[in-house]
Amino acid sequence: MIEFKNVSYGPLKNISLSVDKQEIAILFGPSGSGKSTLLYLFNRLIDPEQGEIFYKGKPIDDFSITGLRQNVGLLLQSPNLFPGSVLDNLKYGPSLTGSWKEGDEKRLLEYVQLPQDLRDRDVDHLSGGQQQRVSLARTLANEPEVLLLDEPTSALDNNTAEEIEIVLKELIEEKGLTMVMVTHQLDQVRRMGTKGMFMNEGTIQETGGLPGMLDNPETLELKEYLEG
Ligand SMILES: Nc1ncnc2c1ncn2[C@@H]1O[C@H](COP(=O)(O)OP(=O)(O)OP(=O)(O)O)[C@@H](O)[C@H]1O
Repeated sequence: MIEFKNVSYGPLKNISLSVDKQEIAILFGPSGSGKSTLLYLFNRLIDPEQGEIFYKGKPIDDFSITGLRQNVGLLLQSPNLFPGSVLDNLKYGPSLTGSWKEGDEKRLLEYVQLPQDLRDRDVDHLSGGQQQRVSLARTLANEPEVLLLDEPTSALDNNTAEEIEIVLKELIEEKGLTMVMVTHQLDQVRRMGTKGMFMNEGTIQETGGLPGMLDNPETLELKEYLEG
């Protein structure tokens, strides 16, 4: 689905990786190792200084930025909703492309397991967990094939974080989504991931199936990181 070939950018050195359809690929590793920078290359928030990125077999810059970002949605750590109601936020993106249909919000609220009566609520009057669900629903409103998640639950308490994880996993099954997620919470790497990419000093130090690579790390760096 997505392939990087010898990509370098800023702190990132010679990154090669692949993410298959319906995989949950997790980028984890120490602070400053380049996880977020790597994530932002997936939907062209930044472009490589060297190397190439392919999306569905084509060079990523063959796609228009708008088209690419509809297909490859991004969810950040903080909800970044704009002032207005839940409905205003959900319909904004699809309205720009004329694809919004009245009633679409019902399905979106269901996907993220929010009650329908929140539809007209001002987003400022929602809890942090509810706001993050609205953000996710807004990203899903564009019908993406890939979701990029930058520490999507780190601002939430443990119970809410696990509820959002369940919503995300169900979306993979229901909609066949592919996900690339940055997190530094090892319990979340274990619960969520199918493929792990351990980052260290701007490189992918080790890649492997999850949870296997956490139980049998191959490199000293990953061993030391896991021992904390
Ligand atoms: N274009 C650039 N040129 C040089 N350095 C950069 C550039 N872009 C980012 N950096 C630096 O690279 C480092 C890696 O940043 P990044 O945010 O990707 O790490 P991270 O692993 O996501 O960290 P954290 O877990 O703390 O969020 C940071 O020190 C950042 O300031």
